[in-house]
Amino acid sequence: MYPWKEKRTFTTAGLSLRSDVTLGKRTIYKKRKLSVAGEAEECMQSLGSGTKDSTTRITPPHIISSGSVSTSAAGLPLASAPPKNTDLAVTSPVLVPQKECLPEGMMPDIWAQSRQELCESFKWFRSYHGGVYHTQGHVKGYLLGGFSANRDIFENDGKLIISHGGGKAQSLRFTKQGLWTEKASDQQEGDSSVSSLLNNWKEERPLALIIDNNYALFPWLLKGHCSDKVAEIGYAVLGVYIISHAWAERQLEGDELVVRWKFAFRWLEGQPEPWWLRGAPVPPKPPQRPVIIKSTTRTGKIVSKMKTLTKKDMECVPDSHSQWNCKTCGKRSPQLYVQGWTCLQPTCPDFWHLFLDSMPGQKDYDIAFVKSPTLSKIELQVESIIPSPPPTEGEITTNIFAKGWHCGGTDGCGRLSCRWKWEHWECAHCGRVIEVKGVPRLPKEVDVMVDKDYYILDSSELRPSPAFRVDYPGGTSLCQAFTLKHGGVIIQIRNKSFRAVSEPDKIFRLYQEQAANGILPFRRYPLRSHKLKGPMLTNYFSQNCGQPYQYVGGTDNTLSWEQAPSAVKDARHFLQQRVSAALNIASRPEDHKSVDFNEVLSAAYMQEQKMAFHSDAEDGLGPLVAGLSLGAPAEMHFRVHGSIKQEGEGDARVKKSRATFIKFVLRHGDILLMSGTEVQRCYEHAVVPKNFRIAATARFIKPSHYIKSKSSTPVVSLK
Ligand SMILES: O=C(O)CCC(=O)C(=O)O
Repeated sequence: MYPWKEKRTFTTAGLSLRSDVTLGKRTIYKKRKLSVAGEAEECMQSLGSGTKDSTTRITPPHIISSGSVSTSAAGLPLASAPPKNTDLAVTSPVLVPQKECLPEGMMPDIWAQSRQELCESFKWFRSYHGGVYHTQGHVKGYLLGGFSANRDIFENDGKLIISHGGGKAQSLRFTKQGLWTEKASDQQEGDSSVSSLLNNWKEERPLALIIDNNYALFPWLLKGHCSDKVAEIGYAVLGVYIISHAWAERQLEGDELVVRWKFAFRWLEGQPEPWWLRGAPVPPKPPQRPVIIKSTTRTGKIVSKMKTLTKKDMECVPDSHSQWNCKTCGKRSPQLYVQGWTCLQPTCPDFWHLFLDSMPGQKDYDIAFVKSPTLSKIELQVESIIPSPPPTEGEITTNIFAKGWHCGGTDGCGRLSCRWKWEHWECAHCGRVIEVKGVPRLPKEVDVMVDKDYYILDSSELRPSPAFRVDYPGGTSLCQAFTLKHGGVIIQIRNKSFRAVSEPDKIFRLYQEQAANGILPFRRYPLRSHKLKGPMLTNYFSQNCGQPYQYVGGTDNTLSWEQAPSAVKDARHFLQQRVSAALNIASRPEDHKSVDFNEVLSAAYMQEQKMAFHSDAEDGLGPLVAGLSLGAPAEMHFRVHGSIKQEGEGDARVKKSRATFIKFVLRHGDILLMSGTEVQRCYEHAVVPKNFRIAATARFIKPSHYIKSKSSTPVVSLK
């Protein structure tokens, strides 16, 4: 539903990387271009053929149950040499197995396309980078991603999931050279993710499990049909689970053995039936208990090293699955594998000793363990994981209005969407709209005490010129200039209005009214340089008027001056007047053109939103960039641009020299004027408002410079 198109050509979406082979070193693979549009088309076709008759039962074409992860099961070519050791946790990227799209009627209750949608809208998972979301020592959400390790399983129709949790797993790195696999390393019990998972296990705290579209063990492709449209599902919430077992294993990583923690997640009964079983054609087949009493080592040697358990070793625990005490360390471990029992405490000398020569395979889980019932008897207070409806009234600029929402209820499609339009909540899949009602906020309601007008880093040697006063019919400005070391001047024009309702008050109100009724289309546009799955929207709303400006919104979203809302025109007029007076333009006719601003970028920040470091390094940009601040105070940080060589570069001082060297405090009605193209070439600025704020930044851009084909160049980067 987003009107803009993702222009990134390389994404992990649709490329699943599975690991059957370890080469014992970093392995490089070529980048592939993937056509998302092409995939959608494929999905449409297969949905068309597979769902004509809704009574037809479709068998999931590729169910990786109980570890059928061999290459032949996947039916796919490996990208490199065959496995040397079957225990190795995956390093060789292969294309995702040909699974089928979700059958008609099967859709997750909660799903998202992008990582940002998931993290902004689903409070059980707020981790942008890791797979384990934990706060205060407990895990709230766990993401099952593309890398499955050996003995990771999706069993009992997904009601038992075993996964290697807690970071330090094998991972992929995208670099300029291509795709790299990074080796796994030892996980310690004290690692924050592992210890939080262990806390959940010990305290029987439930958590939400989420899969992404690279999770190889899920039987279906995460692509469905909903509201007459193909749903590209990047993430789907499975439901609430509880960790029934946690244990450490040894895993071969190249030539080394590393400790990896495994967690068994069991479905918590009392929830509605899992969405992937509703109307599901044929559930994944349960595994047959393998009859293995001997196994083969890598070198072909037959081993039959089974620990003989005495009655004394054994002790039954109420989870219906047997656990035994280790004679050496005295601690309990369950019997998980048919090969026999081994101590699963990584600090014990007997840890994993039974399996050192012969690792249990994917199918070697003890059937009694796998089939032990889901946890219905444990009484747990589980708050619903279905997000509440979004807020619609009150102080509509607080941070809860700036995040995301769930298109839930009987009319909903289940999608999590960011708040990407100012005027209302809108589902990015089905287009459903939820109105937001509120009255415009007054500047005094969002004001915050700030003690200074600017803060200068002592070492910057920057000294402001003496302040001078400029009078207007409705007030006065106090102006102060700061000459920068690498060129350019910044002038702070502080507003001292004396009217009860000043010009900035009126403009602030008009902006809010026109944004609320959609005349002013404030949007969060997608950044093009980021590493997350799906679009990543800016952390502020913006809209460009006048001359096209190659900012995040791209030039295509610019409104002409004929279409421009009056709030923006008024802001431009105010800026022109005040800047002309501050620069005493009347006495310098040659400078008239620079204050003849022909472009205004308006930005609106809800509570806690901000703009990252960037420069307005636009071709054809005139020497003046003037910004009017409305609403809450903001700090505007300046630092030297990375391309400018600094004294002491190459030593530890470099970091220091890239730090903010001056920070201006911008209050309601203030203007910050950047004069000279060097300010954009040699410096970067960032804005951190203290509360709800609107800014109108005006420039002059040479009309001849605009060439439509250049419209996609981004100038902003995420920090
Ligand atoms: O919010 C502001 O005052 C500054 C906006 C800005 O940095 C820009 O438009 O480049």
